[in-house]
Amino acid sequence: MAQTPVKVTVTGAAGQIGYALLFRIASGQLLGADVPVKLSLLEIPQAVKAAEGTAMELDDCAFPLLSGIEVTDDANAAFDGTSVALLVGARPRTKGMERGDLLQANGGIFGPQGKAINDNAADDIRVLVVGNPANTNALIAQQHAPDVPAERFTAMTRLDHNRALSQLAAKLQVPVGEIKKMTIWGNHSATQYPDLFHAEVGGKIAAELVDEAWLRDTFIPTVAKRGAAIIEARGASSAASAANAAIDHVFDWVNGAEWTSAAIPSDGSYGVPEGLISSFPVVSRDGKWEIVQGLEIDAFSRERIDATVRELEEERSAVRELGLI
Ligand SMILES: NC(=O)c1ccc[n+]([C@@H]2O[C@H](COP(=O)([O-])OP(=O)(O)OC[C@H]3O[C@@H](n4cnc5c(N)ncnc54)[C@H](O)[C@@H]3O)[C@@H](O)[C@H]2O)c1
Ligand SMILES: O=C(O)C[C@H](O)C(=O)O
Repeated sequence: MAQTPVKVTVTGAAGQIGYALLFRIASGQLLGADVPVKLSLLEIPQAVKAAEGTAMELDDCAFPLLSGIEVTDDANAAFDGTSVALLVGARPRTKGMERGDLLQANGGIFGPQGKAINDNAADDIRVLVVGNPANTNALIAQQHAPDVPAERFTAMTRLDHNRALSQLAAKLQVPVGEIKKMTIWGNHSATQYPDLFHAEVGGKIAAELVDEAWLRDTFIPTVAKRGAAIIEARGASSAASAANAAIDHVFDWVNGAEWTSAAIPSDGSYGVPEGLISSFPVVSRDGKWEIVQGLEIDAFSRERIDATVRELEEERSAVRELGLI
């Protein structure tokens, strides 16, 4: 018997990430090449027409796995029965802004969407927040969804992870696939900490294969500030690479994965206060993210993990003050 289609909701469907994401979902890259999907596109009223245009194009691809598309500006309808929610819809930053500057502008979107997920989504709902500031927006959505298990709310640091892989591969002149155990810690922001002390290349610790000055003064800032560099170069924030990372995150979450990075609710591991949605080294087992345990954290890494976690705590305090949680 044919499998029942899985409903996937994408917010901000008429935006640039949406345009890079939807066709890949419909082609089977999000959940697997044998899993039929039903797409729900949520937009603000002014952008519904544009989203309908994207839906027409999706139709025109005649994807065998795409069993239906709905376009709506009603969050309750968009999340009704959904199993995967990709919360992309939010304003991107422009030149000169930090992602934290978007807290007030975008924070207001995620409470109501969290509530709509709580009230309407399927029991197996998984949420990935892409819209910035992603970690804290995920926290806001989660806090409005008390009936959904907290660990189903995650935020995207897979783009940072992929950027770190690519920068290191170029430095060492090795294929990306030879690098294992890369980790992004903390916030999807300029304070994030891409960690080479646990990453391995050909069985050797990556930090020992590069000089410390490159690691400290080139690698870490290049990865952490790559979003701003893309905005500077394109005049718009990253879209195709962000969509690609969202696909990687959800595919791995559903289908299992070895060591990667994802922002998930902290259980207190590595001194990250419980409940903050922070990036960790994770594996995916039986449809759940698990934090890799037992890593030695030296003083260099400790200082950087503490700094990015401090920023997450400050963002949480700021959204509390704004009454968003
Ligand atoms: N986490 C990451 O790694 C990462 C990477 C790239 C971009 N981003 C973020 O993703 C977000 C989207 O980026 P983009 O380039 O697609 O922006 P965009 O401006 O092209 O598209 C955003 C879309 O969201 C829609 N939208 C706004 N409010 C909405 C709401 N309440 N409900 C539904 N839709 C809504 C807008 O109408 C628009 O179509 C931005 O916040 C950006 O900073 C995150
Ligand atoms: O940097 C941004 O504002 C967009 C996105 O978060 C990115 O990392 O490319």
